[in-house]
Amino acid sequence: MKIAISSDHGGNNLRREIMQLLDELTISYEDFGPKTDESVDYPDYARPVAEKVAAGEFDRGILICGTGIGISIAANKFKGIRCALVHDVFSAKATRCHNDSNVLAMGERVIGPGLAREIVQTWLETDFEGGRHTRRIEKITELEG
Ligand SMILES: O=C[C@H](O)[C@H](O)[C@H](O)COP(=O)(O)O
Repeated sequence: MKIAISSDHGGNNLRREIMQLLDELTISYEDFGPKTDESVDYPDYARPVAEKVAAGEFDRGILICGTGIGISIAANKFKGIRCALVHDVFSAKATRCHNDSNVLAMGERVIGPGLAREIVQTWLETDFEGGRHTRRIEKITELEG
């Protein structure tokens, strides 16, 4: 599995923590920044991850901002992206089983690194269930026009 990851300035610390987790899990990833701690605009950092996941260049994406809200809203503007904003382990599992989410968003100002690590690991290890959920995903795709 290949992951694309980025954040805004509000998510830099948690992004570094999650990259460390991915190293520990020997999961390959590409870091789309930002490279400094300067204030940046989260849509600029949602874009490369969302575009590359939508294009199939990466299997999944992970996005982090202060709340996770802005960066998830931005990512969900891209066709083919199902970005889930998750701050608990139950939802991390459910959004993979039911929504086949291909991008995970979290807020560094909302949760601590320990919980974020558990969320990421659960989200990466949980498979889509298919069945009735496939029909619903297809209906989401129809909404994209
Ligand atoms: O949804 C938006 C994110 O939480 C941003 O990280 C946040 O708005 C950035 O705020 P500030 O520019 O005050 O650091």
